[in-house]
Amino acid sequence: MFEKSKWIRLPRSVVLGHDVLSQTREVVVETHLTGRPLVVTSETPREVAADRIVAQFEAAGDDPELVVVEEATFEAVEDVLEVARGMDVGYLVGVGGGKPIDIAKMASDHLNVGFVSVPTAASHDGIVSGRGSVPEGDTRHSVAAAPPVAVVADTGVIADAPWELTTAGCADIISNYTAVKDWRLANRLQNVPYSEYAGALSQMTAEMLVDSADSIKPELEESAWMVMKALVSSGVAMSIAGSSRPASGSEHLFSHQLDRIAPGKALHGHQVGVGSILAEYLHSGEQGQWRSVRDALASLDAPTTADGLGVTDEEVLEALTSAHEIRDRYTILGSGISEDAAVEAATKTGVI
Ligand SMILES: NC(=O)C1=CN([C@@H]2O[C@H](COP(=O)(O)OP(=O)(O)OC[C@H]3O[C@@H](n4cnc5c(N)ncnc54)[C@H](OP(=O)(O)O)[C@@H]3O)[C@@H](O)[C@H]2O)C=CC1
Ligand SMILES: O=C(CO)COP(=O)(O)O
Ligand SMILES: [Zn+2]
Repeated sequence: MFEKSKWIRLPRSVVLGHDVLSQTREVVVETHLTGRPLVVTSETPREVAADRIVAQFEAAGDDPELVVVEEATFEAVEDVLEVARGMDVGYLVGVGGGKPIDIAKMASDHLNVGFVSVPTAASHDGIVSGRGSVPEGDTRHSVAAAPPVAVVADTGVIADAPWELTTAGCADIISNYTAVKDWRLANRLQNVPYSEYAGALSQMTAEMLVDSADSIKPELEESAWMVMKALVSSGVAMSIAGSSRPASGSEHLFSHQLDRIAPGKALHGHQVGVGSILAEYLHSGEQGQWRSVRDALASLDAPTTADGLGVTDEEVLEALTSAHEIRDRYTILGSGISEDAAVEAATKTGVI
């Protein structure tokens, strides 16, 4: 008897383009979100977008609240929940990079209210995904959460953000190549369920971005448009899979471990990009695809070395040899690679 079932949760509206920030309230009304909005943001995104959104809600008499968060931690989610419960919240609006968006996503899931995602940078592919990513002690959780009901991505705001944030988003997309390879490997060796659709979408998104690399340039709104579309597409792949597997493999484990070993040194996207060069080398050896990954990253101004990340060679090696410990996710790292193998991968690829 056929007993399979699947529930794919996707955003209802994705509004992308020039000055769409000014339509935020209109999008909220169109998606039938009601009640008092709680805007969750961080310092810089508050200045570039969240204050303007709050002003829209105030002008409409919606009586909004705003909360500023710093880190993507469970404590920060608790802080947001406390504010939300104190105001009888109607829905949440996450405004900023990956951290405030993840916090708003997880808090809205707890409260069982809707959430709108307003990215201020094209720096990560969690913008539409139904996952939150949270470090805790020695581990890193990929938390199931409802995806945003709507996304409002203003290409003007995003193009004005520092270029390195866009190059980080590009690298987060390029990392899909090795994430999909790891997922297929886990399927073959560990019988981990694999979705052909999600895998193909994730890989195609990376291919399309790399094919367009020549036209992705700083301060160009057209470039913000292209990268945002890729980030949305990658998030949809995660929603189809019901996990972050299509966009997070060994290169992400490496990055998560680097977050613990050398916190605050580099952006998430840049770390996973360098992790991808290493993961590609581990998958297919010296003659494999690692040069293509490195060259694609370099062509988009993303770092390809430990130096470029601002971390030491020792920190790279420690992250690479311990990355398998961070979570129970089978990848090319298996049950861990030796120090010698890590040194070889990192030196042959020029990462150290
Ligand atoms: N849930 C998911 O599926 C995914 C989650 N993630 C998570 O997202 C996070 C990484 O995302 P990332 O965006 O790099 O992290 P942050 O939210 O920390 O943003 C990076 C930096 O960009 C700044 N910033 C954001 N927008 C602007 C702007 N318009 N102008 C100037 N500066 C700006 C932020 O400022 P400030 O310091 O003021 O916030 C911050 O310093 C990680 O926690 C990662 O795990 C990543 C991919 C997928
Ligand atoms: O960053 C992600 C995808 O780009 C997902 O993060 P996790 O590795 O925590 O699932
Ligand atoms: Zn990522």
